[in-house]
Amino acid sequence: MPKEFQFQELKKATNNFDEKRKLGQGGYGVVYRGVLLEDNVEVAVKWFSRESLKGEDDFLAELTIINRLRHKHLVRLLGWCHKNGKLLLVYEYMRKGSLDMHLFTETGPSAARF
Ligand SMILES: Nc1ncnc2c1ncn2[C@@H]1O[C@H](COP(=O)(O)OP(=O)(O)OP(=O)(O)O)[C@@H](O)[C@H]1O
Repeated sequence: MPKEFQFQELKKATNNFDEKRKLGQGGYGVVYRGVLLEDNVEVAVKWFSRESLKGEDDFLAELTIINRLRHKHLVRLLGWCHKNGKLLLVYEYMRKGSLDMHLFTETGPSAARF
């Protein structure tokens, strides 16, 4: 079950949201690679930006939907942090990159099959 994380925990895990830990940027904010100090698990921390107007609604929708999805091929939600206007989701880290990376880049292993 996804759990609530303390902001401090995520800050430590990502080395204070270090630029060098940036995995990418989506429509809603920046994603950082982190390691949870508690159990050494690699995670991807998505920090929803304040600028995205409907940020909060989208955050709650993503949380609700992904929380219902469980499949070995889907990224697992480990938890969330929703404090002092900050919105973050914590996912298991996908070492091989995102599905769209595999589908739409030359380097993706599936490129040759299309
Ligand atoms: N769990 C993860 N493990 C490893 N990398 C990730 C993970 N989640 C996201 N990323 C990286 O961060 C990038 C941005 O992800 P994010 O989910 O924010 O946006 P998106 O899916 O590309 O677009 P959108 O904002 O429309 O959902 C991804 O393209 C990927 O490179």
